[in-house]
Amino acid sequence: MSERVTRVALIGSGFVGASYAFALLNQGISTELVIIDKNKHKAEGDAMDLNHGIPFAPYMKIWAGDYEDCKTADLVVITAGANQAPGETRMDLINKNAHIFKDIVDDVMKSGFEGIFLVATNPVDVLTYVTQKYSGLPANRVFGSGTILDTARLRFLVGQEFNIDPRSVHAYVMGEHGDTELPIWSNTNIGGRLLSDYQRKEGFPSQEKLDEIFVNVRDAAYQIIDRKGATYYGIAMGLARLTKAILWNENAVLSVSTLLTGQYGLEDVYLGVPAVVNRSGVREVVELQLSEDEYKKLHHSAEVLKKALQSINGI
Ligand SMILES: NC(=O)C1=CN([C@@H]2O[C@H](COP(=O)(O)OP(=O)(O)OC[C@H]3O[C@@H](n4cnc5c(N)ncnc54)[C@H](O)[C@@H]3O)[C@@H](O)[C@H]2O)C=CC1
Ligand SMILES: CC(=O)C(=O)O
Repeated sequence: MSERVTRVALIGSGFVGASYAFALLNQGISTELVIIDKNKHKAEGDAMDLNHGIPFAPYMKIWAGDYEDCKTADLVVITAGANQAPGETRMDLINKNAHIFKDIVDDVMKSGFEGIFLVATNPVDVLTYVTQKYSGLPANRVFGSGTILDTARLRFLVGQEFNIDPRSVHAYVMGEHGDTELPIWSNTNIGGRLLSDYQRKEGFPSQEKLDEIFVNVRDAAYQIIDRKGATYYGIAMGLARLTKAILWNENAVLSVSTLLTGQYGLEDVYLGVPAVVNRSGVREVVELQLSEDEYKKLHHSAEVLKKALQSINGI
């Protein structure tokens, strides 16, 4: 890691935010972390608790702060807002969460912030779009966690099916982080061997098995929320991975929610696609060769997101 000071400002220290802070500390990704929450006591409690772990981790300066602390932040990560109740969709959160974003983004920008926004609050694709509009920052510097978590879930479940380490499974979920997302089976490879090659030569896995895997990816949040009320460790680690790609200027290809400007035949919509992430934010979108069916499903997902955006006034 470089010796320079890097500052992450976290806005929203709930289940997701606090888990992200814990992941950042354990992995030694940033030298500074300021925690901001409308519940200042919660932010202070988290900062104290995390600081007591510093003797066992790479050093990081951690404190509960205010929006002025965003002025010199390299990265602002937003995890503030309501989460889903059992049975609620991510889109159901649109009205609860869209209105708090105007104030949050305005307050960050008033500080003189010149860094990158990374959004995780749901519905993440819609709120990332809103963040870019409210901030007026170039689109490469405003992106969302998108389908990074769905992609991780897919890699994990495919890895289990093949009894292969998920890190050797190369696969993406694209589109909305939500009910219209889609798996890109056409490009999936396990250790370099295409999934379609396994199916052709070994008759494995069946399409039914792949469909079952995808349903478990798409519905994972519902399954976890039913069991414990919220999801947070997976996304926290995804956000930490993205933070590292940004602060360490990695040029890593990760699936994020970014503004499409013609790629995949889509414009003026934020949705999950593989993209090169580095110190400048999203360097470029990676355009995969999709099957006809995948292309159609991606366009359907984009339509749903555009309609959702139209339902928010004042953007
Ligand atoms: N993108 C993804 O893959 C995932 C996104 N999420 C989303 O993350 C968001 C947060 O979820 P949780 O942490 O479980 O919720 P939570 O309720 O535990 O935490 C939310 C935090 O935001 C704070 N907050 C609310 N309004 C605020 C404001 N105006 N300014 C500053 N802080 C404010 C609250 O005080 C609270 O500490 C939800 O929208 C959830 O759906 C959750 C999991 C995965
Ligand atoms: C809550 C959520 O968005 C997820 O776990 O995917």
